[in-house]
Amino acid sequence: MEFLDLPPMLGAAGSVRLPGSKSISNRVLLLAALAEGETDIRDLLLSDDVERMLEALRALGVDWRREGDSLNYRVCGVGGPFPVKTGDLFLGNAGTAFRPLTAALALSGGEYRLSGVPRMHERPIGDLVDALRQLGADITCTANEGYPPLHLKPATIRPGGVVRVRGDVSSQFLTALLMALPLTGVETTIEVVGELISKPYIRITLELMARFGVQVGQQGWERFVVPGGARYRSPGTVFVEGDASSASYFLAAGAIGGGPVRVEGVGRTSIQGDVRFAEALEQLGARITLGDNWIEAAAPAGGVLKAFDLDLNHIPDAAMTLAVAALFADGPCRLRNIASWRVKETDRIAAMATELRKLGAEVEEGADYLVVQRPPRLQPAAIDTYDDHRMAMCFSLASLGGCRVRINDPKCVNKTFPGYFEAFAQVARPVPVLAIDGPSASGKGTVAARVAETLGWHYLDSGSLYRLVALAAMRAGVAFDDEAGVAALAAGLPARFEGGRVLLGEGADRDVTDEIRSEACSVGASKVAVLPAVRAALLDRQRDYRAAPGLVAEGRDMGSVIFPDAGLKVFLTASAEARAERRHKQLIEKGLAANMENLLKDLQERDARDAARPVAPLVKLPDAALLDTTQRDVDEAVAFVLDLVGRGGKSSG
Ligand SMILES: Nc1ncnc2c1ncn2[C@@H]1O[C@H](COP(=O)(O)OP(=O)(O)O)[C@@H](O)[C@H]1O
Ligand SMILES: Nc1ccn([C@@H]2O[C@H](COP(=O)(O)OP(=O)(O)O)[C@@H](O)[C@H]2O)c(=O)n1
Repeated sequence: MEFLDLPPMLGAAGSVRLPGSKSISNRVLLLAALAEGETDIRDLLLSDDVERMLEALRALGVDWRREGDSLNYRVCGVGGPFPVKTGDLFLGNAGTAFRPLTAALALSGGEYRLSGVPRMHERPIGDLVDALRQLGADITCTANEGYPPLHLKPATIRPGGVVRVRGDVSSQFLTALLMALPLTGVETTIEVVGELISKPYIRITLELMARFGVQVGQQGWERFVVPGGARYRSPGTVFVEGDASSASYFLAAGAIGGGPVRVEGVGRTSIQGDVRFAEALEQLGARITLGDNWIEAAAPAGGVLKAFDLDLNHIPDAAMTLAVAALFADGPCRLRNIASWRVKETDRIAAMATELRKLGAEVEEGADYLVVQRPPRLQPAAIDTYDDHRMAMCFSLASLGGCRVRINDPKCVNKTFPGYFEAFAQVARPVPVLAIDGPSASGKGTVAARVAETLGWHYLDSGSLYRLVALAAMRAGVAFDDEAGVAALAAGLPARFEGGRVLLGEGADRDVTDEIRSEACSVGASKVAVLPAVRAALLDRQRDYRAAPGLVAEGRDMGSVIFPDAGLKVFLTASAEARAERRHKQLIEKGLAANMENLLKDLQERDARDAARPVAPLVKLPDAALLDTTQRDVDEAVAFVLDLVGRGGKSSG
């Protein structure tokens, strides 16, 4: 399975241009297709769901073209029902294509088959089918009654009078009926049965129908009158707003990660209900500023979001973002009236509860609510995304909690926001890592410790982990070449680093600081470090040292394997003779016996082993600054590295 590892983030600030709204894009495409005249659509969303709609329209005889590589499309309307009278349409997992097309095709007098991905076949459509059957449509659910796939056959449509449709499972059923009924030319009243959910989406539908010339009469949220003789007419040019649901991730990032983060493409004048996500964030204490076409969010004055108890029925999609934002609130948070989550791309209530728990949260899950209580500290987790773009996008925010987050199947964001993770990287600032790699006795430990102290950053001496493993192997009588045996020791190594001391044992009761520096441990470390299973066992443990405000990590593969995304990389080296001399001096000072000739030979052997091993060999990376200290003292080396950090990793030479 593909995955994306997000490092712990320090904070978020900046600005993002939003992709077009999915809800508006697919509605406008259908309306433009059914309308008289040509429609120029600007800033259309390019994503899987929109692709499904475009393909379907082409198959149904609608001529459209994209202007070059732009987001501008021209659609030649057919001025009534679809001209192509047979078709087999695959609509993926695009609810915004499946539901409205079902209604429009049922009233088009042809024979059509509509299907989607397996999850689409688990998402209910019975309420819409029932409503269309009242109008005389001939629709068969070919697998399970009430669910796609569907088989539509020509039938005598009897419009007029009253059609009843349930509004409490998905508002898309009402949207689909509203958009299709003008095809009949007869005044028809729709009566909504049950409490209509997600009302703002109906507002988008009515607003866009009006732009295409059809004014629907409205009595509360219970009755809608589609006028007789109404026809869709192209308004000429339509601009698609930025996606307000997609805006929620960035606004939340600003509220959690300091901010300000600005989204461009939606604002005060937006017709999308999800802009009200900004109001919800405001209730959590976030500082929100609105322009006509932008919204900006920053953290509360006190830094921490307030716990909340909110009815989120009006913003079901953006509300998912609040479930993750709850990890940053100062108490238990309740998300109410979100039953529609259960019939979306996945059962979002169950999925959300499962994944939030992986991060350590306590979650109570109800039929139509969630209660989320954050843990004292988030724990790193691999998040499953259930082929649900919003799961992937909202869990990226957990990385602002200072822990690593792995997003499985990150490409699922293509449904609505193919460039999501690039946009997130534009505003989220990773905890900085300075990776110092180089051969033995080049001065990595000395330089790294001093730089870490000067910057106030954490320090990882990765070599000591391999030394500890070697020590543990010797103690347990496990041979250095017994890969599985040594890896098992490495995985369960009970070690702690405290104030320059290295402590071993369950109760961290044995101080092994000096013991692991012995030549036996040095040789052993170099041998066990060759074993891939040992390196794998130590991978996550090393990554967990990355914490605010920053980390200085030294070893052999800090820049290549452990922190390949480190913004600061140094390759520290010196001639073998200079290094052997330093090691000699170091040992003599410690009162240990040392022989220059043996040291040089041993060091050259270790250099060769480190450089030649197939897994994580020691190499100078192209993006690492070279620091040769053969002719430089410690102060000069430290100054070189600090200067590099000051320049954000760009070496001057
Ligand atoms: N640039 C330098 N010039 C001279 N001696 C150095 C320099 N850098 C480090 N040393 C000394 O060399 C010895 C080995 O350095 P150390 O930091 O332990 O290397 P490493 O971590 O790369 O094995 C230490 O005694 C250290 O004081
Ligand atoms: N990131 C790292 C760090 C150390 N090592 C190995 O672990 C051994 C001990 O590392 P160290 O940094 O304490 O060694 P010295 O450079 O101090 O001799 C080295 O000889 C390397 O073979 C590694 O493979 N990868």
